[in-house]
Amino acid sequence: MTATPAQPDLWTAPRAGGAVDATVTVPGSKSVTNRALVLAALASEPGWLRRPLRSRDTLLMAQALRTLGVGIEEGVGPDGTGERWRVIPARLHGPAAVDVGNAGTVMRFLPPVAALADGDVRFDGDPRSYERPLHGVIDALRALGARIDDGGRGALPLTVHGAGALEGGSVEIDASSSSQFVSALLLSAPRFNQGVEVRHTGSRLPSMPHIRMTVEMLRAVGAQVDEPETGGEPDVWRVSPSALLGRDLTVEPDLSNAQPFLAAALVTGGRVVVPDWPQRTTQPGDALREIFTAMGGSCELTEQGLVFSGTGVVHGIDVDLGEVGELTPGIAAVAALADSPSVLRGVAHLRLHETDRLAALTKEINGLGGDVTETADGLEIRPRPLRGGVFHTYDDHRMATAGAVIGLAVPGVEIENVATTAKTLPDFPAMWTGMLGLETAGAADRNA
Ligand SMILES: O=C(O)C1=C[C@@H](OP(=O)(O)O)[C@@H](O)[C@H](O)C1
Ligand SMILES: C=C(OP(=O)(O)O)C(=O)O
Repeated sequence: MTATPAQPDLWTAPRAGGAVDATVTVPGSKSVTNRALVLAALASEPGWLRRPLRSRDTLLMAQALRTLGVGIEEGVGPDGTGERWRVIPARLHGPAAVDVGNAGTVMRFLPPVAALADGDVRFDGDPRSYERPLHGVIDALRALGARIDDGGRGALPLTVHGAGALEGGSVEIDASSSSQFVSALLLSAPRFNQGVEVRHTGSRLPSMPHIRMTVEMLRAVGAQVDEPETGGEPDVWRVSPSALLGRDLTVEPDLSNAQPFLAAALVTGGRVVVPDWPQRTTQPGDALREIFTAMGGSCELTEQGLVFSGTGVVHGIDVDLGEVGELTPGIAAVAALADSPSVLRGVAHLRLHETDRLAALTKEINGLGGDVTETADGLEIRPRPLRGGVFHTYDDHRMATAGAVIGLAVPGVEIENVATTAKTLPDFPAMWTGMLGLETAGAADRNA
């Protein structure tokens, strides 16, 4: 969290006129798109991505890979099959300048790729990116043979002096501040001379589903991965050196971005259908089926997609969100509207996300009259009647969507910088008003 902006750009969150009833088509997963781009760039033949997410984080990833020499052709598939990108791997080279924005996936997944490039690759990003942990990636790459100049900060900005190849081998890291350290090393490892053995030494490891996603996507392009969940040693991942296949991958909808829409069904006692919800997935957002059911909803995975219904009641929840930390802002928003208190645990590492999410949620919900306290590793939320006011977002897309959920039930909630949702969901305001059956302009009028 940083200082509150002086001249906020405000969007009046529309109130729900009644129970929502909508089908919401959610764009592709950020986490899948950015992994797929990296793996396709490292492959030995061209590949396709269908229905990739087009958002700030994924466009930054695509642009960075292009800067390193990779061809990425954006196009549209035949017969309404949606967008598809062709990725054409090439020799990776510097000199190059990579803008990571505030994308964890870009700032962590690309330094290992840069170590494989020939030449210097400079990484820089938004001011917040300087504060986000990167030491795990930097230290590990150095131990594996890379030369990195980070001015001794252990963080951005930095330059990777790519040597065209990386030795690889065994390395220990403490990934308790971000699972992306592990994912970053594994994704590029098939191209390291010796592959990699990553041993996590920290006391806890957040966001395990995202590491599973990395492992499954590596295997899908032909990599050999040994890992704890399929009989390997606890906290150890091994990737063998190998060529990677170019694949034709259809990106699943982003289930974490489905969250505000499911939350809308829950808090209004309505019904939202999300088409193409996968039957099986590594995305953490799949946990919403269980979490939002425990909070009072009900859901069914049908041929149409996920049908999620609110029942008119919203309950508090006591839950460890360590595996699914990115869902915390949206769950906190629902919890603030519930009929009983909630305890959200296991998410201390959210203090180093897009903003300090624990501080930001506490300040903004309390600013509307709520009663939230921060704990060592999460939040305690005691629902109280809320009032309207400005909901600051601190350049955090999930703060903006959390504020919109509260605004469904509380008149006069004004979201500052709703455009920050472009990080992963550029069309959010129009999707939101569309779900409510409102025109975009009408949404503002309705609450004027
Ligand atoms: O690998 C990924 O795609 C992600 C991993 C998680 O990061 P952390 O482990 O840093 O929380 C998650 O919060 C982030 O939104 C996406
Ligand atoms: C933590 C998140 O993003 P990032 O990939 O930047 O870490 C998020 O999307 O909630």
